[in-house]
Amino acid sequence: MALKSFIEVHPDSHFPIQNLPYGVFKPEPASPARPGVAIGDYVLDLSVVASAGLFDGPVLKNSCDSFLQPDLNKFLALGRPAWKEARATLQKLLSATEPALRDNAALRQKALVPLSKVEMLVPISIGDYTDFFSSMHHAKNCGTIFRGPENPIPANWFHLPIAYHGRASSIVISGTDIVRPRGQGHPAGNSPPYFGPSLKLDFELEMAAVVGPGNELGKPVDVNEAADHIFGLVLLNDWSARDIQAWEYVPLGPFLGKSFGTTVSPWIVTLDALEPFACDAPKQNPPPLPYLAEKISKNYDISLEVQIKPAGQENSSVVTRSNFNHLYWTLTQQLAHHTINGCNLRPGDLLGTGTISGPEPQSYGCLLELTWNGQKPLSLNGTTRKFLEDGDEVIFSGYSKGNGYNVGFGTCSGKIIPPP
Ligand SMILES: O=C(O)/C=C/C(=O)CC(=O)CC(=O)O
Ligand SMILES: [Ca+2]
Ligand SMILES: [Mg+2]
Repeated sequence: MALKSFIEVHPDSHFPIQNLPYGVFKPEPASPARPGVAIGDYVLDLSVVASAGLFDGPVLKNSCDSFLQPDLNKFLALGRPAWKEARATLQKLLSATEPALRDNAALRQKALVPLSKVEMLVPISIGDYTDFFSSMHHAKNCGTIFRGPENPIPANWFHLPIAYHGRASSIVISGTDIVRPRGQGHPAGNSPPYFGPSLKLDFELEMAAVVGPGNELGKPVDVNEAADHIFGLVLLNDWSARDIQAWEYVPLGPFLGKSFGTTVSPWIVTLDALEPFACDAPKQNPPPLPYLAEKISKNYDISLEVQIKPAGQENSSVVTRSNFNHLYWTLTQQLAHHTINGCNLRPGDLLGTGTISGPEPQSYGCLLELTWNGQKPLSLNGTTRKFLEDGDEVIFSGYSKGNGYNVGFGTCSGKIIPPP
């Protein structure tokens, strides 16, 4: 029989007992931040669960202060045995047949807070953020648009998961407004560069891996052990100013065209919760070098959707539908490649997958591709878009469909506002 919680969870909810994603929240504006898991329309306050002595398994009973923190980094550093134990403890505590919390009204009152009342925060302290480029469809489309159709995918792309170092300081939580960046662009031809608010502001539909235990400087992580270094996934919007990017990126890669803001969803869905949705990653040809060749090459079946809600409109319009399983390079290959030179990852580091575009035009992961650099405007419920306009709200959502339940990420949203 399917696992069931004593809390009523709507069948369309992203947060049944099978999920239990981790976040950090404030129950009241003035209260300290603390970790929680989402269950139905509630957050279970893990600082209350820990203080009540309910994390009583062999790993966590001596590390309970990891839930008395304003971020999840300490818990992430404990690694998979602690994560598995926490999941088992919480699934038991919330199950319909377990009285400890179900029948304790005072504890329930303290531990369960309606989601509608809480403020969610970026759940980890992010030391470093890296963004990969792992969708072949995205690489091909961007290459065609930026560099021409002759050789759209660079020769190195099939041999290594390409990435650039992103900016951790400007990562914000879903719901934060994004100020349209100003910068230099370059019109086609021989004209001089211009300066001003970006004329080609875009979203990028991505997910990101949250790093758990790190590795020592100089000691790479084996690709077949890389999954033990990944706690879970979030939705990520790598906002991109295409005019700034196209002019600045040669030869050192993205810089100011991307560093003005990156939005993450508040809930980290664990790899353990996603395991029932694991699927084979695409076959890689040419075969990767031995350090990237893995015994099990795994993706996840996660449906992804982007909606845009223009200012003043009642409704949002779906602009694309994609799936995590379109990625060519896996999360574990990305992580192993990141450390192969000895680079050390640390708990809470964020590894963006890169834009997740599928093969069909309706599954492209950014406006650059969807409108082909503004040449084919999208129609949105009576209006059109080449790139984002001020007042546009961009809303990502993602979930995996189980038998009678969803394992979902909620939403990841941000609204564009003009520069001051
Ligand atoms: O092809 C390029 O020059 C760059 C494309 C991107 O903007 C890619 C990027 O940020 C990585 C990704 O999201 O896949
Ligand atoms: Ca990106
Ligand atoms: Mg960005």
